[in-house]
Order: sequence, then C-alpha cells, then structure tokens
Amino acid sequence: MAVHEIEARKVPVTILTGFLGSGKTTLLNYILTERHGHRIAVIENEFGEVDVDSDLVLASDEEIFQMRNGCICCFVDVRNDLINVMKKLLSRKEQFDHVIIETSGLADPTPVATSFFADRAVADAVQLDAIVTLVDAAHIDRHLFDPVLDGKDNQAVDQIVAADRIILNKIDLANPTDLDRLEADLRMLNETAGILRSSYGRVDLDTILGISGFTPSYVAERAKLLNLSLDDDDHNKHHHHAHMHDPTVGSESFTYSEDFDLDRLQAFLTAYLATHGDDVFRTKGIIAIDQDERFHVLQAVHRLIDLRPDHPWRGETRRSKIVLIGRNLNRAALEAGLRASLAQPKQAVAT
Ligand SMILES: Nc1nc2c(ncn2[C@@H]2O[C@H](COP(=O)(O)OP(=O)(O)OP(=O)(O)O)[C@@H](O)[C@H]2O)c(=O)[nH]1
Repeated sequence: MAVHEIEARKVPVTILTGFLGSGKTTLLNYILTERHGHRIAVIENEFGEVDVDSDLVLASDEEIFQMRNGCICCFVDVRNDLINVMKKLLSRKEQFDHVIIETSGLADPTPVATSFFADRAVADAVQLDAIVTLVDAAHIDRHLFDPVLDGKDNQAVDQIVAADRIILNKIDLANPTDLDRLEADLRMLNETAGILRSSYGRVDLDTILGISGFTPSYVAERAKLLNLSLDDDDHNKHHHHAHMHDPTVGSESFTYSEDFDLDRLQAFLTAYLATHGDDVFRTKGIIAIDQDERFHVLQAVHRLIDLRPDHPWRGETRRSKIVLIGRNLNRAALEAGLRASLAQPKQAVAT
C-alpha cells in the first residue's frame, strides 16, 4: 500500500484552543450545527470543578466526551485519559471522520498535541490536522501583556505561538484600527499561521477543518522548549518541573438547589465584576430563576455579562451551577452575594 493511502486513512484531529472566554464553545456549536459533511466526535476538557460546558454545547448527533478531572495539558493522568478516549473512539472509527478536542482556556495546546505522539497505536491512527486558536479581540491585550506573568509562562501567548490557524474573534467589539494593530501583534508571535477574523466564530469551515496544517516537527521543537519528553515515562518524571500553569489563577464553583431572583443576581454580578472584573477572567453558569420555566445561561468575560433565558428545564434536576475563574477570588464574599441573590435565601450547597 502506498504511503499516501495509509496517511489517507488516518483520522484528522483538530485541537481547538484559545484563552478563557475567547469563543471556543461558540465556534464548536457553530461547527456542530453547520452542514459541512464531516461527522465529528468532540472531546472536551475544562478548568473548574463544576461542569458547565456540556450544558452549553448544543445537543447534536455528534459524540461528546467530557474530561473534567484537570487540565488536559497539565496532568499526566488526564493526558492518559485522552489517549484512552481516543483509543475508544478509534475502535468505532466508522462512526465519525474527524475529531475535535476543545482544550480548557488555560491550556497550552502543545503538550496535548505531543500526547498523540507518545502512544504508538494512537500516533499510527490519527493525524493532527491543526491547532486552531481563538483570540478574543476585546480582551486579549490584558492577557498577552499580563504584568503578573512578566517573565513567566503565559498560556495566552503559548496558545497563539502554537497555532496553525488563528481566529481573531469578537471583531464586533473592536474597531478596525485596533484589529489591525492586534493582528500585527499576533503576527509577531506567530509568523506563519493563517489569521482569520470572525464574529461568533463564523468562519468558512473549510479554512479550519481538514487543512493538514500541522507540522509534527514543530511539536518536537515546542516540547523541547517546554522541557517535555515525548517518551511517556520520562515525561511523567519531569512534567511538574517542565510546565506549570499560572499559579495565581484559580476557580471557585457553586451549586444551589434553590432558584435565584433574576434582578438581584444580575445586580450582584454586575457590581462584583465592576469591582473585580480585572481579576475575574471568566464566569459561567446555568441558572434556575424563580417563576421561570427556562434555565438561564450566564456568560461573562471580565466585566461583560450576558445572562439570558434558554430552553425550559426538561427532565433535568433544576439546580444552578456557577463557576468563576481568575485571581484573588474571594469565596466568602461570592458565596454571601450569591446566597443573598436567591429568591428565598437559604443554605448554599458549596462544591
Ligand atoms: N460580542 C461577541 N461575543 C461573543 C463572540 N463570540 C463569543 N462571544 C460570547 O463570549 C462569551 C464566551 O464564549 P464561549 O464560546 O463560551 O467561550 P469559550 O472560549 O468556550 O470559554 P471557556 O470555555 O471559558 O474558555 C459568550 O457569552 C459568547 O456568546 C463574538 O464574536 N462577539
């Protein structure tokens, strides 16, 4: 069999990355609902203890695997899980023809990419199609030039450096001059990746899927920079010294079985983020609102809040989940504010 025929049977894998709130799930939903002829399996990984993302991904026929026990790029167990999920998927190869891995917003995609090469069976069966990095045009500056990370590993930068395609998203929130300047900054970090612009992730999918944009030698190069060995055992030994996330970033999650008062919750979040919005990178939630049949979806990126009704609760347990990710999160203040925003304030069930 010719080499190109063997190559042709490999399953393409796209790694979808981008800082917290840059629009990964929005793009994923767009991909999953567009008619593009691909049958896609999705593997998701998120940061934060309570799973909100799976509620935010639209129901579809595609397979969605959740990996929640840590950041995909950071923990060896999770990366082994990734290989196991991939092996499980590959045993049903006829059901899909493309795999998308959505990384957590705080992941460096390079170790995720290297994990494929660490397992021979997986390496033989899949082909990394591209690392696609979403960039939030309205908020990326504060992360690229984050003074707290001066001289340290910066995931927002890592994600751009590793990209084969960069999608400059949320162009509706920036003016054309800023976009041009931003694009020039991105070009300084990554000289070769194609840069696309979008609003709500709406790009021509042919420009991001099935592009064979990934260059394996680059993985080796980046792995070396990170002091990551492609050999599994070796990697386990050195991993913790090689690559750590920004240790100043953490998450707080809350679960409530009582309903919220919409106005009070909106007022509390607006006030909290007005004061702490520099430090709170991301807020997400699924919220039960008093006297409302519909669950509400809470999305905030720094101070920009979006809290809106979605579908009626169906068979699910009516219960709210909220996750905040950022620095200096004051759990006690958050809990007090959230509890005071319940329709009938009671004891909170913290997770
Ligand atoms: N104005 C505007 N908002 C957008 C755009 N794309 C996404 N959003 C909003 O930005 C917020 C975050 O989008 P997500 O798709 O959840 O971002 P994400 O990268 O998956 O977030 P994490 O999973 O936390 O890393 C949501 O409120 C989206 O509706 C856009 O192009 N313009």
